[in-house]
Amino acid sequence: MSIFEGFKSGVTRHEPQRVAVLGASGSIGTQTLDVCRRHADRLSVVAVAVNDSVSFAVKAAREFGCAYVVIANETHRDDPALADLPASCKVSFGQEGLTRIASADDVDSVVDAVVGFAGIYAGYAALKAGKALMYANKESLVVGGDLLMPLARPGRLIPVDSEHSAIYQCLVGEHRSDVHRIWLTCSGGPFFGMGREELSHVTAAMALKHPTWAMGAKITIDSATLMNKGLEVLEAHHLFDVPVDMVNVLVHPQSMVHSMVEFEDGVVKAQLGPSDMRIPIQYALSYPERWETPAPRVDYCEVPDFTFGRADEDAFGCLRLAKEAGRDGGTMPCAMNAANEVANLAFRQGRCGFLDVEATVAHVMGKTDAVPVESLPQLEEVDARSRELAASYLDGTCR
Ligand SMILES: NC(=O)C1=CN([C@@H]2O[C@H](COP(=O)(O)OP(=O)(O)OC[C@H]3O[C@@H](n4cnc5c(N)ncnc54)[C@H](OP(=O)(O)O)[C@@H]3O)[C@@H](O)[C@H]2O)C=CC1
Ligand SMILES: CC(=O)[C@@H](O)[C@H](O)COP(=O)(O)O
Ligand SMILES: [Mn+2]
Repeated sequence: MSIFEGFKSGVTRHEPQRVAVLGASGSIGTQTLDVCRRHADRLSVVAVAVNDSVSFAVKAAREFGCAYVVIANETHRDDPALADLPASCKVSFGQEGLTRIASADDVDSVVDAVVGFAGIYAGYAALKAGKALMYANKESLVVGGDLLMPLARPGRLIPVDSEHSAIYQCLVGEHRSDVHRIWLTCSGGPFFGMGREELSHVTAAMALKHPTWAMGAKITIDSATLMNKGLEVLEAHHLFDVPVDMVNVLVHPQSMVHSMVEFEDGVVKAQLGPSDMRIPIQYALSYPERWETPAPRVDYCEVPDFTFGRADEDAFGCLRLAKEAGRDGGTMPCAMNAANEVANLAFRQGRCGFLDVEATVAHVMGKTDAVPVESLPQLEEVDARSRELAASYLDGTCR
């Protein structure tokens, strides 16, 4: 299904929408809960899922009166905090639990804000069940876009990632055949302008200081390596049915122009706003309506100059590698993503250097023969094998 078909058909929503928030304890998850609090008349949180943050899930379930809680990490089955859940709230565990709430009859909308490959279970289940899916988990689209997009129904898959929300909004009412190219904006991250020598000395503490966005640790490191932008190029490729090379990365350090679409007639539409993820989260939940903003309004007379520039793919090779993986297609983006997840964590834990992230991704891609994506179990296998390759590469190089 092309996302463009959704614009024609419109959507009807159950009122209040019964929302499942997966990854509820994270950066996107907590901001989603904030949006739900502000619009309690329209949004009812019926389920929350976390990995390890059991106490958080229990507190949220009590606050919102949830019918379901999922703890993805099964080692928490006997956690005493679960005893504080009301008897009416059902608890389940693991991937099975995620899949179950993403497809439950009494859930209308699923916010997939799980980080990493693990987000694919809920995304896949929600699409198969025909739920409205507010998709933050970019990794699963990168890895499994070939599997997921054919399951998406008109107007039922709304991106949450700020750039993709912007592109989506620019495309409402337009036709795929009129799109000339997409300008995907990129802050440049904390190391914008640095060369390889300087990059070889940067630390995780430095990388975790994003200049414009407050986000979870994994995506913040991805922003520093520009892997985030690489993942986003592939995310746009799948969501908007455009070739990888129609997505142009545009460095814009102010992060106020969230992305732009250029049409065949030379017209460019852009979406602007403050760097506050509650805006795209709320748009995904309110679409096709618009509700009162959750963020302070901007006085554009006071905004300093906007600047635009080109990304340096020689210094920040993760962007180049991700695009290569996207051009290769098939299972290559899955291998690339798995290697990045392993190396990103190793860098955060001080087990490797900044440039080793790129080297690990290159190594794993070099050892991968891409084949067409066929199934979730196949992707799980490629993911597991690539993680092993990445871990042993890091063991051998970063002692
Ligand atoms: N943060 C942002 O501003 C943006 C994020 N995104 C994307 O949204 C997704 C979430 O990012 P972000 O909120 O920053 O991440 P966080 O690390 O802040 O939160 C991740 C959430 O996922 C849960 N989680 C972790 N592992 C698993 C698992 N195996 N199964 C189920 N749940 C799990 C965590 O639970 P626990 O607390 O228990 O570990 C937590 O609730 C990512 O894909 C990211 O790329 C996209 C655009 C912007
Ligand atoms: C908020 C959001 O959507 C992030 O993906 C953001 O884009 C990260 O900033 P970078 O542009 O630095 O990757
Ligand atoms: Mn983004």
